[in-house]
Amino acid sequence: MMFSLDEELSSVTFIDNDTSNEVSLHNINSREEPLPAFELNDNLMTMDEHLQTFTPPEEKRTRRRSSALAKFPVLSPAHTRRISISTNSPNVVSNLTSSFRQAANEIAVEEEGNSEADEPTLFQPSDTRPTSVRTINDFKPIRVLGKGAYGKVILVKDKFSTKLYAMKQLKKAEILINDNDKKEEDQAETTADIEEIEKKRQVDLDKRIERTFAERTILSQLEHPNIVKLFYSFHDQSKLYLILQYIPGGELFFHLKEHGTLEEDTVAFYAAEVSCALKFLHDNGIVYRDLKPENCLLNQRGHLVLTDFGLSKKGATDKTVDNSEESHSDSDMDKDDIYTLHSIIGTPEYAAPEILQGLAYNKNCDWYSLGCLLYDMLVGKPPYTGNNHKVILNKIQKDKAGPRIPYYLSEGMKDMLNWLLKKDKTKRWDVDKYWKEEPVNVVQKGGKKKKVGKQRIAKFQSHIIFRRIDWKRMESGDFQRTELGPIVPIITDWELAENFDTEFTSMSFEDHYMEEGIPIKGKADSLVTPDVFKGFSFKASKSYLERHF
Ligand SMILES: Nc1ncnc2c1ncn2[C@@H]1O[C@H](COP(=O)(O)OP(=O)(O)OP(=O)(O)O)[C@@H](O)[C@H]1O
Repeated sequence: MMFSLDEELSSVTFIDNDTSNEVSLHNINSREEPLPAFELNDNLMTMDEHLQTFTPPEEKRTRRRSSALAKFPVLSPAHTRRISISTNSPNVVSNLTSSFRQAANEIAVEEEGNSEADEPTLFQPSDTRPTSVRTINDFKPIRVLGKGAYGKVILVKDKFSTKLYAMKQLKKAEILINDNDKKEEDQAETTADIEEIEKKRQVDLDKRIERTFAERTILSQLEHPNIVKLFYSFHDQSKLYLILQYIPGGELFFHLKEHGTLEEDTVAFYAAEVSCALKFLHDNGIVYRDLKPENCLLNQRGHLVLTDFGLSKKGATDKTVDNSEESHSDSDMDKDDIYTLHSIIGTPEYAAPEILQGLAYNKNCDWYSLGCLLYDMLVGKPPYTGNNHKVILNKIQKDKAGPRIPYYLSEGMKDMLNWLLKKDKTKRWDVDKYWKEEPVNVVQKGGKKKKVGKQRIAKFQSHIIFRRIDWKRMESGDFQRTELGPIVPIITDWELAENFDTEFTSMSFEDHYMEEGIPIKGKADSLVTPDVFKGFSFKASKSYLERHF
């Protein structure tokens, strides 16, 4: 079946299956040969299927949160290597791009020194702005904004400046103790089993601590209009705290619940903003790994801001990564690949198939997740749903032709989804490579076109769905500063957090907010060496703080 031409398709390119060459629709009218078959024909949804598969609008309003509970452990493949984030690296951001290079260099990171107060300091008089490491006593809690795997996110007011922040709390005990440890221990039969479990437990623990530092380290060294800002971090006896920029428009998830699905132009707008953030992260050697509507917040102007960097990872290609623990050098592996190690990675509905399979993956996995996010915004749920990663993986593997794409989407949108949602990462659109550069050399000597396989080589930014996006202004941050997004959140009072779920805003925080004096008891206590969270505290430079308030 051929697709019908419409005016929106005037500049879309598709792969010609016979020659594997790109066919531009600019020229399609003048072609004498038949039009190339559109790859999505096999997986287009019929009206009947659509009615059977999709829930009526009123049901769409109750979306299931793909929460931390849905995160999953993935067993390591036999040959794994471990790439750790060097938290002591003097300059983790070594390779910043475009206009944000300068800005990021200006974010002075103040690592805690010997002066760090491990014990909470006493409340200070309100006319003196603290210059040393902040403590929980500096902030007045207002209401709960959200809840994650290791603790709550609370809207707080700085008692010195009256500024509002989002305080992300992570319970040290939750990081240090894994509930599965006990179960595994009970099942152990021999001493060898116990030793093996002990070894694995130590590796898992290192991993969880490493992730905690990753979020603080990555956020403290990045500055991008579509990425949440970190102003301070500190810890006390029971918790770690990240003091983040408060993003008052709430989760995209919240707005999706209100709207059910979004208009294509709105979806394209968010796709462009997320892509800018992802490209920026990738250029800095960071894989985000947890793209989902809950982690996309809207600011007061309606621009999308990525939050939750707890699963982000510095990649192998970055020079500042400490690769000393690598034990294998499989030459046939893509050098961009990162190898998993008993990782809890992403949320299964949005995770790339290679991650679900526990295989090597690279930054390309984020573009698959972008495909899932777009699908979710357009359809009302991600392409594959299920209670655990095995169910989802089975569905992906069974679907030879790829996910079912609803017939009512524009051809351009179908094309975008098709290329991002390719289960084979080598066939998926390599958006980082084809961001805005000219296509790679497709003309060989003698004028013959070179076969480029089934890879998409058109420029991402030139795709038809982005025809209304001013990439230059968006990439410079000027657009986010001066223009409004398609959904401008209603905010009558920033302290009311009206755009957050009442499930959270009605939660009590009083019992837990100030429990810093309670030391970690029992098992976790024995795991805390004096150094385990040392180096966590941070304060952004004065100029950075001033720039963002
Ligand atoms: N800077 C912020 N401003 C406003 N709300 C925020 C901010 N950061 C997080 N939140 C809210 O808190 C929720 C949980 O935050 P976050 O995802 O960072 O926690 P988490 O523990 O990593 O969660 P998960 O375990 O689900 O990944 C978010 O979904 C969002 O609703």
